[in-house]
Amino acid sequence: MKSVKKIVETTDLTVKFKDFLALNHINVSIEQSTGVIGLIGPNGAGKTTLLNTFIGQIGLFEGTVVAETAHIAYCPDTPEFDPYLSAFEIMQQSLRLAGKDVNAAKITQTLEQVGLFEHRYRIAGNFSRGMKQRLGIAAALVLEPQLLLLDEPTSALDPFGRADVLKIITEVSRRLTVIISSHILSDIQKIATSLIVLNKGQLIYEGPAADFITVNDHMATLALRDIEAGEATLNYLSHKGAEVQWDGQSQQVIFPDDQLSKILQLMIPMATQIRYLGRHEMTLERSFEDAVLQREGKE
Ligand SMILES: Nc1ncnc2c1ncn2[C@@H]1O[C@H](COP(=O)(O)OP(=O)(O)OP(=O)(O)O)[C@@H](O)[C@H]1O
Repeated sequence: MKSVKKIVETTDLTVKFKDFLALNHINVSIEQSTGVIGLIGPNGAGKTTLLNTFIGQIGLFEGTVVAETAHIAYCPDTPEFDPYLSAFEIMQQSLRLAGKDVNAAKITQTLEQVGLFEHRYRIAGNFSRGMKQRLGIAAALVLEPQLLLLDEPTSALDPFGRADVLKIITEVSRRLTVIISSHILSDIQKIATSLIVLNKGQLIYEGPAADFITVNDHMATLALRDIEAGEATLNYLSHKGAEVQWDGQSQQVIFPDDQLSKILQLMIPMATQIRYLGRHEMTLERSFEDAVLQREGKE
């Protein structure tokens, strides 16, 4: 069997700032692969600290981090550049600082990937936040890493800038592993294939995103335009213990999802009256709250 190369492996990784335990016995393993790993947790959970240990920027109190640092590139949350250098010069500088050959074709190609080709000779001091974020990603990408670490890449951006950056990350992740730390859970839910979940310095989950985001309340909602339209359905559901709400615009019924096929049958003749019919999906936000509450209940 072909063995998978690990780029980072932590064993009982513990970081303290004076008496404050920022990371508490963390065991995670990142393999050379493709896809997006979402590193999530509330403010102060230890996300930035964990990323910094991967690149040897923080002293450990206990445990070990084994990392192929030559294959890891990092982009901070608000990348800062010399404001008088052009985007092209910043890319040259990134390669030089990493001791790599300055290859103009590679620079141009990377700037093209992040949508900055047209702006390559403009000075970065005049760039918008979104452009600076894309330039930061490009300056890391040009180093051809196997693992790209992006700390809060979307938190300072407006919805358009965020959408641009998420698209770039998704493209890039077809060729390498990208770890993106964020507390914007809806962004992570859109692009992450795996998750590392931290809370108060503790690891509460590491694994596939799909296994963390689960459907677990087993309920569904039917929203109708008109009460009378769904009378038979509502009568049927009221005998099944459904909860009926009226918000002034539509009749909304929340019912156990094992009744979905029966409701579909009953509603076929009045299909045009349906505003919404569907099973409750869990969001990453809900799953995260549940996981944290469960953990805190145990403590
Ligand atoms: N150099 C430091 N000295 C003292 N405390 C620190 C230092 N760096 C981080 N901390 C503390 O460690 C905890 C974890 O910080 P970290 O920045 O890793 O959290 P985070 O999950 O990235 O949070 P955020 O989402 O707010 O960026 C925080 O309580 C922070 O105040």
